[in-house]
Amino acid sequence: MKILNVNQLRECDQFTIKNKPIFSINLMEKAASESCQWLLKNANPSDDFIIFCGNGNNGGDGLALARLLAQNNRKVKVVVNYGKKFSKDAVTNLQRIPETVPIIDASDFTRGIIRNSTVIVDAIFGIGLNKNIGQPWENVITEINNLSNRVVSLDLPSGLSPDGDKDSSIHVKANDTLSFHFYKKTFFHSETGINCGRIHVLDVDLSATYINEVVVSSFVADDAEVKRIYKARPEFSHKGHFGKAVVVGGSYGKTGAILLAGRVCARVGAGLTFISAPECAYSASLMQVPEAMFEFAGAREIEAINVIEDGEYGIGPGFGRTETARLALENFLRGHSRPILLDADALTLFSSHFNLLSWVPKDSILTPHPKEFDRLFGASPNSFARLELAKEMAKKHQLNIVLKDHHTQIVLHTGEVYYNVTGNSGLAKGGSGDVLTGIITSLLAQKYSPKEAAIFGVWIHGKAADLALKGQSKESLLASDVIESVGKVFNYLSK
Ligand SMILES: NC(=O)C1=CN([C@@H]2O[C@H](COP(=O)(O)OP(=O)(O)OC[C@H]3O[C@@H](n4cnc5c(N)ncnc54)[C@H](O)[C@@H]3O)[C@@H](O)[C@H]2O)[C@H](O)CC1
Ligand SMILES: [K+]
Repeated sequence: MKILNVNQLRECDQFTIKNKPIFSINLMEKAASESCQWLLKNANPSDDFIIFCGNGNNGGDGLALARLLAQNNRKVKVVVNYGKKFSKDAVTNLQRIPETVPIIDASDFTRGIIRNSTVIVDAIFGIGLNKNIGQPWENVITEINNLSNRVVSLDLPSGLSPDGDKDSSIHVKANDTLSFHFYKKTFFHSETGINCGRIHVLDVDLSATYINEVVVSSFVADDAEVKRIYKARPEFSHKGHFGKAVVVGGSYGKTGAILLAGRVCARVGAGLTFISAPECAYSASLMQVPEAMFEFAGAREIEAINVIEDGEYGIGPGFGRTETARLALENFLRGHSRPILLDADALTLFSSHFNLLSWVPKDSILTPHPKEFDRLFGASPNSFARLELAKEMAKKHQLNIVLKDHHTQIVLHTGEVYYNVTGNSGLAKGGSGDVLTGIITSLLAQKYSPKEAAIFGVWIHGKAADLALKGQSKESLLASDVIESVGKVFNYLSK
């Protein structure tokens, strides 16, 4: 799904109004009616509502919502700012408020009017916020954030900007955000996403023509995207159709990492899986991944990486950071021209020997977590800046960078970014990255392009972790549980 920036979001509204055509007041009604349906379904039957309405169209949505909730016999109050002019559609909806709905001026608001059962609806600012929030809303937002009531924001939490670049210093902290028609970039970055709660995208019937034609560089890797990538396994096939995956790593004391990568590689469907590791990993490999072939790469550390003809390589889990390991990596890179995946220790080796990067085949995939990325390319003040730097580096070095995060960003050398939406905090543990390496390597072996392998691989990893939670908790989830759930992921896809 495309992610539009703030200017495109506005343009999409205007295009819809002009070309569908639809009156802007009716578009607002649609947004309010979808929000009303959501609240009726998701709030408790005994809950009452207080809706904080700004003076722009986000406030207009809130005022229309108040009328619709009242028509559904729900108790509702609204808070507005009479000290400022309302937008045209907000005025219309203010006039349509039934007499049974109390209207309170924001400067008279006190928290005393809020009961435990009150759901707070935030319709103060939407995508139109263009400076720091002034009074009376700053005081109101501080009060809202101090209450323990459920807070539902319309379109986005007031005070945040869709692109994450013009946030007010004060903003609402929501439990749920009802976003109109699109995801917004700000939902996916840790600094701002933490204030958005659960995201629900409501269909408000914006122009399909505009959406099809608008050119964007950011996307959500949603189910539809992934189903386009997934190639069902044909029945008339043999192991030669599904390629050779080679995972390389596992020095003494870190053999588990490469065994996890090898095990998942086989589970994801590579025709043949090779574990290229030092001898110290041999017997564990035989016991734990009997399906894989073992390639001796040294005694206690990686000394040389054997070339497997037509093999697709994932290098890094437990690779080690010694000079011997570095030389082995450099020698391999000098002789290899197809895209590979590099992770963990292999990436750390690059930070001290940046010139190694020039040997990495074009279109390869790097999978750093934020610290590895910072070590490699320099520190950034926040995740928005880190993403910009990743885009620059991906383009400069013609590589794809998988920035691992709660919403991992797949940054392609073409300038496109895909945000992943599967996964949970159970993955925030040692071993998770090794599993991701194995998954992506297996997909490369099965002739998914590096772009497809990175997007699909990150999605599979998160989805397997989500499905594994049925029998585990986020605390107890192990990387091995993620591997065992891979089967459920493919069953989900082929349904
Ligand atoms: N996307 C859709 O399909 C629909 C969206 N709608 C809603 O409209 C808002 C955007 O409305 P807009 O009037 O442009 O902006 P806001 O409501 O966010 O309010 C901004 C409003 O206030 C002024 N302003 C901006 N910053 C400040 C500030 N810091 N202090 C005071 N005043 C400020 C600004 O000039 C505007 O007038 C969108 O998010 C949706 O909720 C429609 O309902 C149609 C469907
Ligand atoms: K809002």
